[in-house]
Amino acid sequence: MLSSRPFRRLWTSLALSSLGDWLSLLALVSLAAILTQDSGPTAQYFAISGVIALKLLPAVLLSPVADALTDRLDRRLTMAVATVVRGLLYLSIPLVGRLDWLLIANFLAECVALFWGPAKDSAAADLVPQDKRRQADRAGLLAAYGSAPVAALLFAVLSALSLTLGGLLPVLGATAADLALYAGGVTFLVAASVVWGVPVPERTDHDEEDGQRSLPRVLWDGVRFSGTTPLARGLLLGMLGAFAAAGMVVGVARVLVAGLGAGNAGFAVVFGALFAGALVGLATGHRLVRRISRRRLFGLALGTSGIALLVAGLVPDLVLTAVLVAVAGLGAGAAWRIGLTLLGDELEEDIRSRTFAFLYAAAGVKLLAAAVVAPLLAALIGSHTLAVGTLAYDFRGADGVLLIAAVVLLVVAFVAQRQVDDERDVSLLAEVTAALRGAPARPDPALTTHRGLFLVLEGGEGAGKSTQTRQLAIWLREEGFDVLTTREPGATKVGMRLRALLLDKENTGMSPRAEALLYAADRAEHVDSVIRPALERGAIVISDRYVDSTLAYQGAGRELVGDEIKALNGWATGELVPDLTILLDLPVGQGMQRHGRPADRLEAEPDEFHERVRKGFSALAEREPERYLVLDAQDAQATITRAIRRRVRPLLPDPVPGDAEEITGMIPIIRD
Ligand SMILES: Nc1ncnc2c1ncn2[C@@H]1O[C@H](COP(=O)(O)OP(=O)(O)OP(=O)(O)O)[C@@H](O)[C@H]1O
Ligand SMILES: Cc1cn([C@H]2C[C@H](O)[C@@H](COP(=O)(O)O)O2)c(=O)[nH]c1=O
Repeated sequence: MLSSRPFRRLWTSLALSSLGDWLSLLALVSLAAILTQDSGPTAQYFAISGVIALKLLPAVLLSPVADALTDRLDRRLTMAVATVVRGLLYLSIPLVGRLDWLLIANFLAECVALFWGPAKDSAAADLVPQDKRRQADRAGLLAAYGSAPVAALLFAVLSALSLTLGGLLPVLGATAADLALYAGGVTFLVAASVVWGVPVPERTDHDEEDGQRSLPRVLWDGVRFSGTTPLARGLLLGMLGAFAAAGMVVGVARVLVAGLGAGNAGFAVVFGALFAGALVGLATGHRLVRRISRRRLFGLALGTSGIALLVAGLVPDLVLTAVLVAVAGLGAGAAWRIGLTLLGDELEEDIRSRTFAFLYAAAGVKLLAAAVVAPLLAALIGSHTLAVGTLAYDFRGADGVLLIAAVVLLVVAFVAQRQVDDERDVSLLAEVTAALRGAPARPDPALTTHRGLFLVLEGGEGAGKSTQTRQLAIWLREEGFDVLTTREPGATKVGMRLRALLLDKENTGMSPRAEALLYAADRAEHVDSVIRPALERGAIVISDRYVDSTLAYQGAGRELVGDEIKALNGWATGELVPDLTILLDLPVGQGMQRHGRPADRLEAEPDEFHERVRKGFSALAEREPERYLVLDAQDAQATITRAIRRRVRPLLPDPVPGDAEEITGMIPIIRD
């Protein structure tokens, strides 16, 4: 995505604005705590809750109005002006140095941000082609949340510097948060200058699916449309529960570290540990423990986060707290990664984009809402000293909130796990124990024949087999599998010669039996030298055509006896049958139109021949429905891709075999 210069500029500006945003959030929370420190922890909790509430309020109350207004404004100007105004507001806070102005300026900055958001989304939609929108969204999320640990590090350094510089130049450091606020303000000004250089094209009308809907509408749609299956419900519950727990940690972290004798640097460490852990979890989550199925890993990751927070709430030590919070972040990030993957495969096309929009919007709202409630809860719990013999244990409100966040996570993990888990044949404990011992939890049925998975795409001319083979292979490789794509005829050296012979229009008058034998000869070589070795090493083999093509073309098309063709091919392949055959069904004629190239010997056959072939394929699928997936090849490519993924997903080894990624998936098809 970043190789496109306009998008890179927009993304850079987004990353800088997000950095400024996180930096100012940290600085404002810290400043609110500093300005109220003489009034005790309850006042501090209320001030922090107020800061975060005022960050959230404009989006909830005013986003429909702002969205409607932004539609009429120049997007580049709106983004630049909104960013400059936010920068100036943050710069003004340390200069004024009062809590009331801090709250007002913070509120105004969030109101202005409401104009920036839709202008940025709409500009991105016009800068990025439709098929790249998902990557663009991911790049946006990386900028928005990846900047959090960077901001934490910067905040720690600036807080320390603020104290030193404050002595030399009082305006820079009346409090330990001042320099961070100045830096946040300047970051926004730099972001504004970057966004000013984005060549935003003319506005085009996007439909609502493009993400141009207001926050309340996105949330309402999500409540109506998502959670339609137990899996989706469980995943959404778990993922949003993780964000709520993260919000609670953010909400009390400043006062929590103060109770452990630390200041801004300690706050930054805990905050940074949470987000850094979450980012590592997001990047690696689905591969963390290879021997446990992903559905189970989802609940386990959330449960691990809960336990880490539980211990963090009980241990009065800054370093341990930071480590435990990082573990909690790691678990939450891993659960998100697994959840996003499973949701993407589970949901139907029409509700997928709405559900993702809901998830991203609801996550942000939950984070902030939990961060608003958490300090109030901490104030309610108050501080207590528990005497055990001669020992005294100080239990503060912030500790109590960590314990509540832990309980929330553990309950959510339990409920989500029950919704998501489909492997009741092996208990969770048995699977975890087996994983710890490094053994598989259940016998691998494929070991009796071969270890791999054999998938075949079939259909008439131009039905989209090569296109879908490519898409399926890309997805499976991304998931970490060893994948081999191949085709018939012509995947071996011998096969290439046979293909030339079979498809050459000059070869007129070839007898149907000779044709069937040549296809079977190509297949025998193909299975022996390409398919079987790959399956035996555990690869997923995707073949564009196989035995069914001979049954349809030479059997139904050339009117040879089906049982004889079956017997011939059974002998040629050593009875190797695909695990799944995906049949792409397309009306005769449409496929040839799609190609737009001269027809070969088979393609040049009359329509009646191809009609028989089409019926032949359908009859095969009807006879063994459990081994076929029949799809309408007139549907959009992406719809077909998704339907294939949904059908293939349950057949995949879960977890991914340990050695899969070490083996290259790009095995050459033609061998000596
Ligand atoms: N669902 C679809 N809708 C419209 N066009 C498609 C679709 N799927 C593929 N195409 C286009 O149709 C053409 C043929 O696709 P492809 O080569 O994947 O078909 P095929 O089944 O492998 O063909 P053949 O077996 O004849 O080689 C390509 O230009 C491809 O972009
Ligand atoms: C495997 C197989 C193929 N055919 C026909 C079907 C096609 O017309 C060509 C293969 O070309 P393409 O690249 O897939 O378009 O061969 C057949 O008649 N019998 C078979 O067994």
